[in-house]
Amino acid sequence: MKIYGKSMRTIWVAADSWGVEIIDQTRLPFEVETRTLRSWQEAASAIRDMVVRGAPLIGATGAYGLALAMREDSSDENLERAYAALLATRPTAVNLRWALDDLRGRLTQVAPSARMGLAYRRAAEICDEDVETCKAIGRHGLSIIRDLWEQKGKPPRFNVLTHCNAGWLACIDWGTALAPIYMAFEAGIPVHVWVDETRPRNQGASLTAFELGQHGVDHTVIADNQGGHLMQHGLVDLAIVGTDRTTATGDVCNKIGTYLKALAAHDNGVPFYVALPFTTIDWTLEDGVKEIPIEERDARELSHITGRTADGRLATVDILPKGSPALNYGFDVTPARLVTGLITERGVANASRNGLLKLYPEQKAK
Ligand SMILES: CSC[C@@H](O)[C@@H](O)C(=O)COP(=O)(O)O
Repeated sequence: MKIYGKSMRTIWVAADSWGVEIIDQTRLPFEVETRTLRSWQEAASAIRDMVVRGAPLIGATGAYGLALAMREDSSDENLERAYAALLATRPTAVNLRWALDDLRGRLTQVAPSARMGLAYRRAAEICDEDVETCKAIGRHGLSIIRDLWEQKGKPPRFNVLTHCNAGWLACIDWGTALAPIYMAFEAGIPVHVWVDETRPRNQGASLTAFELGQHGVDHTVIADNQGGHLMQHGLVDLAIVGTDRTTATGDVCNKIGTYLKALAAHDNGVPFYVALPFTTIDWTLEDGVKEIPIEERDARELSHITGRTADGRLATVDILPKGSPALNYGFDVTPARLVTGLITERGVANASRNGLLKLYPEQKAK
C-alpha cells in the first residue's frame, strides 16, 4: 500500500542485499522512518520493542532474523540460539512460531554452507505468500461487505468497526481485517471505518487511522469504550478484527478489548468477523481462554503516553498518580460462540473445529 503516494511493504531486503529494512512503527503516525536490521539480535529487539508488530509481520521479521543469524554463523548452535531468542520475543502471536519452525525445518535439512542463501530466499517467499494470502482474505471479506451493504439497501455509508491494527502495517501488504475494507473502497462501496483507538499503545489511533487516511478511506477514531454505544444506536453494520492466534476450535485471541467488542456485537446482532491467514491457526489448541499464552507487557505502556507537542516534538508524558500500580495484558480471547465467521484465504469458515476442517481438510490427518 502507499505512504505519501509511494508504494511500500513493511519489510524488505536493503540495497546491500543483506540488511533488512523495516518501517519504525513506534514513530508513526508522526514520522515515517525506516531502520535497517543487521543482526538477529536487532531483529529480536525490533519485535520485542514493537518497532514491528502485528502477527504476520512478526513472523516475517523472525524469518529474516534467522537469515541474519545464518549470515553471521550458520552452525547448528547459532541456529538454535537465534531460534530460541526470537521465539521468546512475543509469546502470543503464533505466526512467529510458524515462521521460525518453517525456516528451522528447512535449514536443518541442508549443509551449513547452504543455509544463508536458503534462509533469505525462504524469508522472501514467506513475505510474498503473505501478500497473496491477504489479498485472498480481502476478496472473501469483500463478498461479506457487499452482501450486507446490498441487504441493507445500499446505504450511503456502511459502517465497519475494527480494533487495533490488522492492516498492511501488521502484515507485509494489504492486511487481514483491513484488506476487505480496502477492496470494498476500491469497489465503490461507501465504507466508513470506526477505528478503536486501542489503548494502551493506540495502534488504532496511530496506525489504522494513518494507513486508512493514506489510502483515502473514510474513518473516524473512537475511544475504545464507544463501540457498544454505537452498536446500540445502529451505527455499526459490521465488525472485523484480526487475530494473533486462533485455536482449532475457533476461539480467537486478539488485542486486549476485542472480547468486549464481540460481546457488544453479539448483544446487538452486529456480525462479528475475524480475518486471519492459515499461519495464525494453532491446530494444537482446543480452549483459547485456558491455553493461549497471553503476553503481559510493561506497565509503562499504560502509565505513559507519547504524542506530538504543539512545537512538533515527540514527547512522552506520565498520566497516572505517583505510586498507582498498573497492569497491562496485551491480548484477550473471544470464544468461538461470539464469532460470526472466520475470513481466511480459503474462504469463510464457521468458528468451530468442523468449520475450520472444511477449509483445511489436510489437518484432519494430523
Ligand atoms: C493482521 S494482525 C492481527 C493482530 O496481530 C492484530 O490485530 C493485533 O492484535 C496486533 O497486536 P500488536 O500488539 O500491535 O502486535
